[in-house]
Amino acid sequence: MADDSSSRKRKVRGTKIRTDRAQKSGRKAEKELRRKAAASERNGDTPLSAPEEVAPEPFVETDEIDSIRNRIQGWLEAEQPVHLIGPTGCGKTSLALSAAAERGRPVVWLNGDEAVDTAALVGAHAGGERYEERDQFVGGVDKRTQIVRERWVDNPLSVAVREGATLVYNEFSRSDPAAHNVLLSLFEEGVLERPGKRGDDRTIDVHPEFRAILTSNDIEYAGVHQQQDALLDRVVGVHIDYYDAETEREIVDAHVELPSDQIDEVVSTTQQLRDELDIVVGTRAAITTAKGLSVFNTSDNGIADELLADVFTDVLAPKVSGGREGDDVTELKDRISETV
Ligand SMILES: Nc1ncnc2c1ncn2[C@@H]1O[C@H](COP(=O)(O)OP(=O)(O)OP(=O)(O)O)[C@@H](O)[C@H]1O
Repeated sequence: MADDSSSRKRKVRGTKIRTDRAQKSGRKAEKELRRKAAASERNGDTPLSAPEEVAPEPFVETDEIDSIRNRIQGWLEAEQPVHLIGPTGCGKTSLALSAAAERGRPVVWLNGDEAVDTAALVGAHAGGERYEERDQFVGGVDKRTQIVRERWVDNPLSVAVREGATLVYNEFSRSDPAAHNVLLSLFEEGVLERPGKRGDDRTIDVHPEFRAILTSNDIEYAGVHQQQDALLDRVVGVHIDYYDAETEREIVDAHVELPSDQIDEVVSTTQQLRDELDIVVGTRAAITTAKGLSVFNTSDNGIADELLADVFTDVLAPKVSGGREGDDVTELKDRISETV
């Protein structure tokens, strides 16, 4: 990963997650105002000033993040589907969405899941639309013809292929590999087969601007399927790992309002626990811990070790024995207390 923090440039897009209660209630008032604004518009009353749109999640750009994103964008430019692989919570999805957004093309989002099959990707017939034609041309003869027209519904992959969108297929390896047979001809021959459609409609020619970014955890994670070699042979793999301390610090700081010395402490503890524990301690855990401290830590003199250990334990407990109170969680807390 990038090593020279002095040359690091830092841009943040989006805004921090507001944490104090007063600001949270502000959000409720905004929702109420937005509802009233819509109601007044419907009744033709003088329009209330609807609150500004809620800004998107912040996206931190540092040299380290830019260099990975540039690799992704370069492969997309080379018309190669990109497979982003990395541990849970390392930033794959954020990177994929940022690289997709930079293209200036529509983005189609798809989540990998056991239930995803070819139809869920491509589309299916969604029942028939019944029409009745009546013919009373001959007096006294009332001829009725029932016509049932099959209604086809395009699903995300067909939409993305037709519109030249960037498909972001998140955690794609959670889907059954058999569902991905349609990706083989799509990525190789540039044709999307639509099983269930007939004649000319059976295939869609791929829009020249269509691109795909697949993300997944490493194969040993629970709930993921080993994908077929033929598919993996048609994509390029960009492996990413957790960011270095400086970038992770920028990310936590972009999400949560907390004194910078406390952010340093959260990130350095996260990186130590990541090395010491045999569970996943991702960037998301650092952000969640910082959010917890922004509420629980009322002291002006930094973070008490016990509070830091308690908050980290709450954040990481669900990863041990399903979070049920028991030996694993007690042992986890002991390990965390030794580290903080
Ligand atoms: N460059 C970034 N700027 C701001 N926040 C980021 C950035 N990268 C990651 N994050 C934040 O870190 C957390 C984890 O990121 P993300 O969800 O992208 O990871 P992931 O590897 O896709 O996780 P999972 O494997 O669970 O899908 C999220 O809260 C995300 O908002």
